[in-house]
Amino acid sequence: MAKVIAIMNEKGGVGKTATATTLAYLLSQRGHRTALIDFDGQGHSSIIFGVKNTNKLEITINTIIRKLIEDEPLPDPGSYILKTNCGVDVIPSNSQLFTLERNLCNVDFRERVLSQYVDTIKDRYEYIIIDCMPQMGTPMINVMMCADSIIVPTQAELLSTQGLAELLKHYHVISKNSNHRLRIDGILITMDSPNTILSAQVNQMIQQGFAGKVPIFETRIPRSIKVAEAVLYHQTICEFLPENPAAIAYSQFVEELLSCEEADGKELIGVG
Ligand SMILES: Nc1ncnc2c1ncn2[C@@H]1O[C@H](COP(=O)(O)OP(=O)(O)OP(=O)(O)O)[C@@H](O)[C@H]1O
Repeated sequence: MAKVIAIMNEKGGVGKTATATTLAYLLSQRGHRTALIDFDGQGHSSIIFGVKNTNKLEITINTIIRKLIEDEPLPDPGSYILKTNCGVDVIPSNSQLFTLERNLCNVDFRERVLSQYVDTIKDRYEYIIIDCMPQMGTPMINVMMCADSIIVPTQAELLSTQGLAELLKHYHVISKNSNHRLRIDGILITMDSPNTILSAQVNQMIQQGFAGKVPIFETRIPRSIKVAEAVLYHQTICEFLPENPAAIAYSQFVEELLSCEEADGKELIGVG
């Protein structure tokens, strides 16, 4: 059964897609069966994994959710899951997903539609990564209902930290009342410019505001123009330039994530 990890922050442009795609890539490179659900109408994850024009896609995550809402049979996964060269399976998205909030508004159990879908593919994978859209609302509640954990990329700038409190509020309500498995793996600081006053101040603010309440990854992803350049080649930074400091940091971040998972697993065995 897959672990479902949502990459979430309601603030836009904080590195959600860069983190989701690179994490999926690195997990796959380590031999884990990994899928990525592009849950953002911008379709940027789909593009990074090779889709040239997302609006030409016949079946996307939006099609699947509409079929679930209308109680129609789901298409065969082979007809829409994109098999990439790097080993990640991608459930793509396009701008039709922008209608999702509206499409869900009169649906019974509307917070559980994505869970219904994820349950149908969960036993095929070890990890399912969800690249989320940059706003809270019913689609994001759907993600929190089906995820096992959340990673919160946060750009090392003041405004990027302001959505965190809102996200945490939703997290507390959902993890307490509905999805007891849900946890926060950690806040990941992205686009960091080490040795700047801004970076030090934002770090201090995050430590003061969240340390002890939410884990904060020790690894920080430095800013590098090469991360954006890699997108032009439909690649993650780790495939495009593995020696780039941002690529090295992403690899360290995955090590950190997996070692926390291992420690948690041991703790649970200890408790049992
Ligand atoms: N470490 C980095 N260094 C420099 N640029 C980066 C880095 N990470 C991401 N970027 C660039 O910053 C921009 C925003 O990143 P990204 O798309 O990953 O953020 P996002 O949170 O998914 O955005 P949105 O909310 O719009 O979906 C992109 O152009 C991306 O290539």
